[in-house]
Amino acid sequence: MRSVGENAPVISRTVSILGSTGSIGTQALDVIGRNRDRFTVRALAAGGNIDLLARQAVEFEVPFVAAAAGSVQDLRSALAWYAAGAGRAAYAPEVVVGADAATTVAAIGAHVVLNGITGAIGLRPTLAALASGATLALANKESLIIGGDLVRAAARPDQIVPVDSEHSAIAQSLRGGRREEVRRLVVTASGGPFRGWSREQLREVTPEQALAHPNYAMGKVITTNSATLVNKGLEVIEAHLLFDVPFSAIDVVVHPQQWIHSMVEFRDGSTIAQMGPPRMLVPIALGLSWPDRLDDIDEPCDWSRAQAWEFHPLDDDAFPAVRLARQVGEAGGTAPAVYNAANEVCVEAFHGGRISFLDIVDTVARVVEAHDGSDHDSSSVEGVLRADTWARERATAIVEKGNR
Ligand SMILES: NC(=O)C1=CN([C@@H]2O[C@H](COP(=O)(O)OP(=O)(O)OC[C@H]3O[C@@H](n4cnc5c(N)ncnc54)[C@H](OP(=O)(O)O)[C@@H]3O)[C@@H](O)[C@H]2O)C=CC1
Ligand SMILES: CC(=O)[C@@H](O)[C@H](O)COP(=O)(O)O
Ligand SMILES: [Mn+2]
Repeated sequence: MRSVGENAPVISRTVSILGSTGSIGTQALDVIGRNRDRFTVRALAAGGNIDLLARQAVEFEVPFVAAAAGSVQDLRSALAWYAAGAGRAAYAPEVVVGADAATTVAAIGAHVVLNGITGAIGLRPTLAALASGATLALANKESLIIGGDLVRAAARPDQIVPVDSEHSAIAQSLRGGRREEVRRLVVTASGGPFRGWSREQLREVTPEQALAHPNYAMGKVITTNSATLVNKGLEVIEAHLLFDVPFSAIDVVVHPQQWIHSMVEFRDGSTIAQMGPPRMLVPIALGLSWPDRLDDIDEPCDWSRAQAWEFHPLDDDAFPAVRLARQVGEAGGTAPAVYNAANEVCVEAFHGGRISFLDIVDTVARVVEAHDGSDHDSSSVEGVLRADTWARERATAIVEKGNR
């Protein structure tokens, strides 16, 4: 047994990062950059930010580089430019460009694949990573939520390590007891920038206001989802799928400071909470190194400073997204995929000035209501993606009609 403070011997892992240019991806590279003896980057995949992708690839001398948009020529010349600048002119990685590029590199094999892509497009990369046998460090919650049983069936036990902060907290807290001793999961929520607002006040919300998350700097979609509480709805479904706990035993509590990342209540009345600063470094690092912890990833709590942490019940009337998510989660099948796809369309429409803030969840609810689960098949990727497409078309039609 190792003594207190003594870390595991260094065993280097290969890591592929999907969505390397985003909030999760850049923080993952920060963690890896500080732990170069523990990790080697095998592949990077991004969307259209070729410039940053090339810089990252040169910095970490990555052998496989993938982009969803742009051209092979653009990516190669960006790589050559940064390689020359870094005095590594001989660096010539394999390059993949196209809509399926992330799926291709997810399949090439690595100890860990971190999926930090946003949205339902993460589904095929998630399945490819699982099929490759890699540990899947999962930030892209959407792929699990829409894939549901399909993704669960593709994963061997413990192959998915949650990176989402709440689920990482639950996974860490679960180390404090046996599965059969668990009574409830308690997922914390910031409440978003509009915590305490009435529906009336929410009518005039602007995209700029919705992007002002109280604690985290994240991508546009998840930040908007935090403001509508759709993110918390998705996270309730995610918790159900990851930890196999019924929806009736998953609570949400608003904790604006977000130092408690989530909790597990046990049968004897004891609750274990995981806490730390509201930042993603620890969940990301754990995703890469699970079950081991790395040294000095973030600051610990400072108990010498006076501080107050608050807890409030969720206001389901002003923010009906969690209630709706529970409904689609209970329905199962393709209902969660429909909820997510309609939301992705509405978030885009809100930022494009085509619908109001309240229209986002109202439209998602209308699409969910119109969905007939028997028309769609959740047992294949194609079936899930057909439901996703159906929901996008339906949501788009509602948006175009002015939400009448
Ligand atoms: N950010 C956070 O703190 C947290 C995020 N999450 C989850 O993690 C995921 C990522 O979120 P976040 O990092 O904030 O999002 P960002 O918008 O910051 O980043 C998204 C990333 O996905 C890339 N991307 C987009 N399309 C493709 C594609 N077709 N193929 C490959 N890559 C693509 C983008 O590339 P490019 O920029 O080059 O176009 C970018 O690197 C989401 O599912 C989110 O819910 C969960 C908890 C916390
Ligand atoms: C950091 C993280 O995991 C995000 O999902 C974050 O928790 C958003 O918080 P809220 O959705 O509670 O605002
Ligand atoms: Mn989260």
